[in-house]
Amino acid sequence: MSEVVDHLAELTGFRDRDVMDVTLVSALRDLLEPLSVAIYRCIELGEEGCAQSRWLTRARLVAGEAVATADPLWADPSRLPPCSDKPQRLECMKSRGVLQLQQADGSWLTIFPLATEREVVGVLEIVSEQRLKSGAERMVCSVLRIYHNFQGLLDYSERDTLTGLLNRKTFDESFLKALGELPGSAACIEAGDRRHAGGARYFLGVIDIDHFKSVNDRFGHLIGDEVLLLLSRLMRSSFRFHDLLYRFGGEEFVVLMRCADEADAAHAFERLRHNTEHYAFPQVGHISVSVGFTEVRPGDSPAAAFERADRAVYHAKDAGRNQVQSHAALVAAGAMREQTQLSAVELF
Ligand SMILES: Nc1nc2c(ncn2[C@@H]2O[C@H](COP(=O)(O)OP(=O)(O)OP(=O)(O)O)[C@@H](O)[C@H]2O)c(=O)[nH]1
Repeated sequence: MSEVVDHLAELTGFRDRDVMDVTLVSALRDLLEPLSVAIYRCIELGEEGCAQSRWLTRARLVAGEAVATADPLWADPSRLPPCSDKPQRLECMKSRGVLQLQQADGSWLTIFPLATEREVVGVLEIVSEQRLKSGAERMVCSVLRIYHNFQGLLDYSERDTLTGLLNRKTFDESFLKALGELPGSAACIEAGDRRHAGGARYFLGVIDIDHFKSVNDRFGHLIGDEVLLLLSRLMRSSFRFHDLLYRFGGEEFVVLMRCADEADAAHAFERLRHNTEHYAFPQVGHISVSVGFTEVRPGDSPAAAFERADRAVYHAKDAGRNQVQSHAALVAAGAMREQTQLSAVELF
């Protein structure tokens, strides 16, 4: 019993979800000594209307191995195994119940659904030599309830209540984490550039709904809120699952994305612009967004990068709205000057 409590104390001691998932599989490995224990998350690729789903391994521990493995968050999603390969996991998610079956090699597979406040997002899978006893199954369910409640608390403090996107509070931390992955950063040099062989590049985009005031004025704030909610869904389906999506408040949204180059980033923002323009919003009809984006540079601050992207949004508004503008392209074309002065916010 005290062993379980110790593991729970450890599990709820982290705010980082990656660490929490690794801690959860480590705890269950220690408590049950199974052949393997793993957390798989079902992710929708969702790009360009393609509704294919894949399994992302969040954490997996095999008997005899000291360290858990996981897919990197920016893994190429097309290389992940399709969800249809594991119908039992899908069945467990659908039924929201525990599934237990014996495999061809005689081992036992027990699958538990993993849910957030909003939806079932994946499964916890335990492979054991013997069938998991009902007491052990109940213990795992209880641990998962605590894990679920704790994730709910994290969501509450990190997410915007209307759209479920990340809120502004968490932006600086993620931005600085991304900064640490840029080639040449202190963290990168310390890690001997091993994790960053591909040369990570990050782009920050600011998305602003055009003439949103008139949506509120004509249809009221409730319909206005619905537009914000639907736009957040369009964002989820337009960007990759590992891109970080924020609502900064009001009708201003931010995306922090990892991708290969400026052209890829421009393509992703253009996809959102296009999807928004062609979406029929109930009652309101068609709206558009203006987008500005910039590359995150070594030594950047969140405020400086945001300001560059925001200036590109203003340019998009001035140039007629419903368009994507790159800060770098605007500077190169002489349409905008590189801001070298620190803003007042950064100075104080
Ligand atoms: N419904 C709703 N409206 C909001 C919310 N937050 C801010 N707004 C409204 O968003 C509108 C923003 O309008 P402006 O910044 O003037 O810009 P705009 O009308 O979108 O025009 P442009 O950006 O120049 O295209 C204001 O009417 C705000 O009241 C919210 O949470 N819900």
